[in-house]
Amino acid sequence: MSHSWGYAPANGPAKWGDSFPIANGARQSPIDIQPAAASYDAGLKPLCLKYDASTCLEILNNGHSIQVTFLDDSDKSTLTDGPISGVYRLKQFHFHWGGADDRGSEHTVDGTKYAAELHLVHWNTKYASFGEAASKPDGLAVVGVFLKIGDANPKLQKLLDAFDGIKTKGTQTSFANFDPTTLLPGCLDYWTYDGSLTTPPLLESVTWIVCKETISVSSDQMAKFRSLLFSVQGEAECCMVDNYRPPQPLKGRSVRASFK
Ligand SMILES: COc1ccc(/C(C)=C/C(=O)O)cc1
Ligand SMILES: [Zn+2]
Repeated sequence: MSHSWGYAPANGPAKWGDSFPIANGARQSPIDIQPAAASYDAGLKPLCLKYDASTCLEILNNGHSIQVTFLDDSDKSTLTDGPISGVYRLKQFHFHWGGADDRGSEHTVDGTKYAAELHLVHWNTKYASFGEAASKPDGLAVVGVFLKIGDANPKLQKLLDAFDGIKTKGTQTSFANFDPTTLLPGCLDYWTYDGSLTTPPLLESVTWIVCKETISVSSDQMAKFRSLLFSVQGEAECCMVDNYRPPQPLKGRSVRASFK
């Protein structure tokens, strides 16, 4: 790929394999989750998510999504239990969404696409850093939450209000004292499987933990996501929409459920 990756026909998911051959690997993400084919595993523990709002640093437009980044030099904001062992630290969260309410999520459920999907990215503290962990098969754990069109979600409002300051690629603003626990559904039942990053470098280092329960988002709130831009200030404006990779082949992997 002569130019950097993105989501347009010329540089989007169908082209990523040109520069990142792992795109056709054995454990790529996202996938279509088929609940009837998932196996209930009584050995799966409940998720333990403990976040400290004081670790929240900033919100940025990285040209692919909006990302909220956390201070990860201590175990103040962690994921433990669930399908993983050890302690994973929260590094960042970001979203994927569509150009219309009928699409936008990366994972699908029996083919159903949701309007958006939240990804909370954590790294295994058995490794020295996020960067090192990202290259290890047990290095990352990402919690996925579907955003389903419905009533406006007040818990999203502080995020949405920050978007005016990060409209274009490469902009960021301070974003303090935000607790991502407020974005989680009430029930933390989940599906889990071994997968990958869903953007280049597509590293096969992710234990995926996808929540069964959705959170709500209104059409008006989705319009705010769609007001963001892929483009840099001063460039021709390109709306940040459809920044999702479609489901990838399961290639024999099993999906486990933490619930009956
Ligand atoms: C080492 O560079 C990285 C680049 C991106 C990512 C993530 C977290 C991608 C994704 O969200 O799919 C991780 C590492
Ligand atoms: Zn993501």
